[in-house]
Amino acid sequence: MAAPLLQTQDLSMHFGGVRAVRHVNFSLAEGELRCLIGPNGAGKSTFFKMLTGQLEPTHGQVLFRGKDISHAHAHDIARLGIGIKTQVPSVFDGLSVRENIWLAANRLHAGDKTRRVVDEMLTRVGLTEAADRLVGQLAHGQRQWVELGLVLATDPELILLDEPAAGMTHEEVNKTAELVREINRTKALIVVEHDMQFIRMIAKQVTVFNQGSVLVEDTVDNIMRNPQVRDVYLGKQAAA
Ligand SMILES: Nc1ncnc2c1ncn2[C@@H]1O[C@H](COP(=O)(O)OP(=O)(O)OP(=O)(O)O)[C@@H](O)[C@H]1O
Repeated sequence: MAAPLLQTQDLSMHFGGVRAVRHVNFSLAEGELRCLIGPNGAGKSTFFKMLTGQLEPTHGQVLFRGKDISHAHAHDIARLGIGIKTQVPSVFDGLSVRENIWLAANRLHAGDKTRRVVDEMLTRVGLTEAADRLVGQLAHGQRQWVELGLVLATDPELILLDEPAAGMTHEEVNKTAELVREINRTKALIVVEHDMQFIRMIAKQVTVFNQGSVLVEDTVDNIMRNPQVRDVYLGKQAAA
């Protein structure tokens, strides 16, 4: 069997007495799309931050293509091929869509190649017609797609998306699901999301976090039916 693209072994993060992530063994295959779900405070964001070098694990390892990156710096991890779109905006409102994507692409490419990559990203995220608009004037969904364009422009092998559908209209959610599926033709992704309709549109395998640990991993249909998952998460969502 091929070696996994990403693996964590006994990965843990403690903040003082808070055990945010506990002994997580996780594995993602090349080209896989995995969704992570779980209640607030389950440790999903902390897990992401250890994969990108924003947090150094208290214990355990993160292996990317077999290389231990647990203690690597965030910029080195980005260079190795892990990109992230967080919930914190990283776009410049006073610049156009094209200029924002150009800044990201220019970190990796130069001259004509940068221009070609920018045009390709604009097409990929469906913003060619909005290319010259200021990002500050765009609708919420379009801003999120610019953020996706920024991540894609750095050409990562693995893309982490933290709640990409949050705050979107139904139509924007549909378009984002389509975009994520398209991105998954060439890239592996891990997607943290609370919107179960969105999960249904994109997911094959789902990992459920609860209290810092992996509760269960299964297909989306089995996860929706799983009484334990309903108990700790889905039931509470329905009641909210
Ligand atoms: N920097 C920090 N210092 C102390 N505690 C933290 C810190 N970051 C996270 N925590 C705690 O770790 C636990 C896991 O939080 P985390 O944000 O990873 O959960 P989450 O699953 O991403 O939640 P949400 O769905 O609300 O984003 C929580 O109890 C949180 O309060």
